[in-house]
Amino acid sequence: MTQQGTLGVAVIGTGKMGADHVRRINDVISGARVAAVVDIDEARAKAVADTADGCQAFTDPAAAMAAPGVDAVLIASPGPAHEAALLSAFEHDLPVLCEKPLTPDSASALRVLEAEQRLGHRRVQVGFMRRYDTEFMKLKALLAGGELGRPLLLHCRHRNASVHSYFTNEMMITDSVVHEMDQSRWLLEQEIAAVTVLKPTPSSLSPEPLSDPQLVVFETTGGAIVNVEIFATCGFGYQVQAEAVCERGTARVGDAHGMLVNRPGTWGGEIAPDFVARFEEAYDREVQSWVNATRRGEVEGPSTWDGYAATAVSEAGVRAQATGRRTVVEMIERPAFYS
Ligand SMILES: NC(=O)c1ccc[n+]([C@@H]2O[C@H](COP(=O)([O-])OP(=O)(O)OC[C@H]3O[C@@H](n4cnc5c(N)ncnc54)[C@H](O)[C@@H]3O)[C@@H](O)[C@H]2O)c1
Ligand SMILES: O[C@H]1[C@H](O)[C@@H](O)[C@H](O)[C@@H](O)[C@H]1O
Repeated sequence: MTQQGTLGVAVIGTGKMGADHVRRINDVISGARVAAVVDIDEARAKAVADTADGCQAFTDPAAAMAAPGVDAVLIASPGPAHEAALLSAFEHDLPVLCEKPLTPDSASALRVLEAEQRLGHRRVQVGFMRRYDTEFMKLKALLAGGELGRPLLLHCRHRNASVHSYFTNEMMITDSVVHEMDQSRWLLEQEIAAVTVLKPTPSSLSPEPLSDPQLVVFETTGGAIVNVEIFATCGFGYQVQAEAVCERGTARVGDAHGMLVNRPGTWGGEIAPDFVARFEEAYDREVQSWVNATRRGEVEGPSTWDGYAATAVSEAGVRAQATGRRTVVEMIERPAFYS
């Protein structure tokens, strides 16, 4: 670490999320600076590097990790590039904040899990930022307190105004619903045992190759049922909602994030345009908490195990999506290393 313990971070991937994290580390986060950025698109890496003092641009993640002044890595490249970046970070024994998903399939997630165990100490926080969102944190505390009794059902809505042009049907599960997979494990403190995916006749407005929207149902090991509407191209805005139905009451988050206005003849609120706006505070809290823990030499938050478990569920989800059948989740026993 340099400059009175300031953490030098290499940000890998400078697209929508990576560029926003660079801005965040520059302008919002204390105790860290962006020492390097990496993108296979050299011009994009250079343009983003120019926004941070003393930041070097690279096209090769491994070269950035070996650069002087780099103490930690934030991975914000697309999911299929995460495994190589994570294994490279382990080779350099660097702490990592890895955007979700840990990886898109369970074989690669398992390789990462095994590599971290060979390293002998935890290095990874996975970017499941809903765990850092004020509304979701309140829901978690309420359910954990037990006042409402046992959760029976969790109704979730996950709507994006639009998605990247490279988005696929599988990504509706591996990139989008993976949030609800982690959220359900975290809120209910149970694993997900089986997944079913139902597809209504697609919206006439949904772009090829998407069958949009879809309804994804999880059965948990404790007998709860979770249903998730994923609507990747709803067009009107970004909405993430969850309602827990419990034995003695219900609790719902995500209805109104921001201002509610009464006007003659209308009552209502704003809809965020995208995740950057809706989860701004959660990302700030997530990254600050990663920087603080890293500077103390600790690792907190969603672990490689949580990343693997969500990926194992999403792999079952992809199979269920393709076959139309209820699919049992296959995952290894949780290693003592992650207890
Ligand atoms: N937590 C959240 O809410 C949230 C929100 C958006 C995206 N994400 C995650 O962040 C990651 C990036 O998503 P995005 O929307 O910014 O994607 P994006 O397509 O906007 O940006 C990805 C960038 O990575 C670069 N890239 C591709 N392969 C690379 C490699 N091997 N090494 C270095 N750079 C590479 C691309 O050129 C591009 O600039 C994904 O894992 C995504 O799931 C998380
Ligand atoms: O990568 C993004 C991101 O994870 C968002 O939080 C989610 O709403 C999108 O569906 C996904 O594509």
